[in-house]
Amino acid sequence: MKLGGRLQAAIEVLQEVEGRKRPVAEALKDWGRTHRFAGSGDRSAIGNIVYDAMRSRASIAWRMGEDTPRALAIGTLAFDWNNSPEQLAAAIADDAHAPEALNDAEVAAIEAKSLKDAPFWVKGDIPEWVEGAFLEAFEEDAHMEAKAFSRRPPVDIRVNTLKSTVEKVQKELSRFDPKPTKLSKTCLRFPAGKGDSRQPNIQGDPAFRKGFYEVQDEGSQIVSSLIYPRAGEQVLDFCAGAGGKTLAMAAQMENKGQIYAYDMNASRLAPIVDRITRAGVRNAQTRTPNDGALDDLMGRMDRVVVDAPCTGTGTWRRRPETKWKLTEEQLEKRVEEQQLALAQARQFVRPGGYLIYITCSVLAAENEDQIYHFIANNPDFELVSAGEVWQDLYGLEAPQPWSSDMMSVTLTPASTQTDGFFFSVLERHQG
Ligand SMILES: C[S@@+](CC[C@H](N)C(=O)[O-])C[C@H]1O[C@@H](n2cnc3c(N)ncnc32)[C@H](O)[C@@H]1O
Repeated sequence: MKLGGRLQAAIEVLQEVEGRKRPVAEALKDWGRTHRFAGSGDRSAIGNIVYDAMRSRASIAWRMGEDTPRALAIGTLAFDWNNSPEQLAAAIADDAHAPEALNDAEVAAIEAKSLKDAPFWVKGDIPEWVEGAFLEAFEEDAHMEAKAFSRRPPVDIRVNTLKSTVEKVQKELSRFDPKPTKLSKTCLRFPAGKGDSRQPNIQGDPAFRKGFYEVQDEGSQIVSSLIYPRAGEQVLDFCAGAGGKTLAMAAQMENKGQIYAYDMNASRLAPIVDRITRAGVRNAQTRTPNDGALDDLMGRMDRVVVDAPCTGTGTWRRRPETKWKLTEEQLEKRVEEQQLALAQARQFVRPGGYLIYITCSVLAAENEDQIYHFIANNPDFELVSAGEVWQDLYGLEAPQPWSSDMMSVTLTPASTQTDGFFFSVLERHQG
């Protein structure tokens, strides 16, 4: 397929995403199924246009003067992929599968290219109702922080030190040229490309099937390290989901001690069993939700990890359509779920042990506010400095995270070149 045909395909996928509120990945898959002539390079290029359009939707719509799938797709090729109106006109004229030719208004919009008078949320490509939270949290860096959420993310892997080393995996995947990152010592990164470039299929490599690495954003690896689980400890992963943190902690604990992987939703926990086997993890067991599933762990855990359900604002780069679907009502619901998870999880911490609270969001309502609310209601817990653990692990030379007071740590695409995460530690008083 040529650029004109890919543009038309992107418009069709965006119509599905917008009109029928479908996730981009699903709409793309369906498009591929019904258009068998498209090769994998075409599907990947079409996906790039759609995802880029979603990442910068507000600013593209502002520049184009409308928010239609056609305007978003054309605007992406013009502003993000740097095609001039002449190049776009040629690509359309050259291809029987292309959409209609650009009209005068579209050409004028592309040539004007101005965001000068746009409000903060449009320039930063975040939902309008989130603008205040970003300005308050990031102050003078708010624009840079918001904008970084609309860039393409890299693909990161966590090398499984139970089975391999960073050097060996780097060699094994050398044809894709992965590079170590600045923070996590187990991370290798495949940088995001531009335009129609393709991401490497790293899950198709035999080394993946042998369990030598997992696909995991560096931010997720960093917060797993900040949990600081020691070999031999008893750890409850209370919101284990598919087990990303469980596996990372097992490797840090060198397969010694015990991790109990629990989730209130048994189907979310299901993939963890195969992942544990593939990764050679021997110190993790799953606990499925039923009456008394965790009774024997009450008051006994050295660390209890609450990787809480959240709005996922930290992953906007990877799932950009969720940025525009998020509502204030959903935020309120997540806040309630987080309070419940913390209230349930606290009872498993031993005196002197730690309750660790993590989200993949950057909104204070889900992060600092939750922690201060918890401490106010649980005087037997005290917030300890996550900033100090950070300095211990990464020092002052490495990129620094966002933190209002050194007590908690917030990772962001702009500050740490990772997905957005919040990390904090609460210590339970002795006796
Ligand atoms: C952010 S996801 C966990 C991701 C996972 N830890 C990982 O690293 O891949 C949050 C999980 O918390 C679970 N959850 C939400 N509320 C819970 C509760 N009160 N008790 C236990 N699990 C809960 C959800 O089912 C969901 O799977």
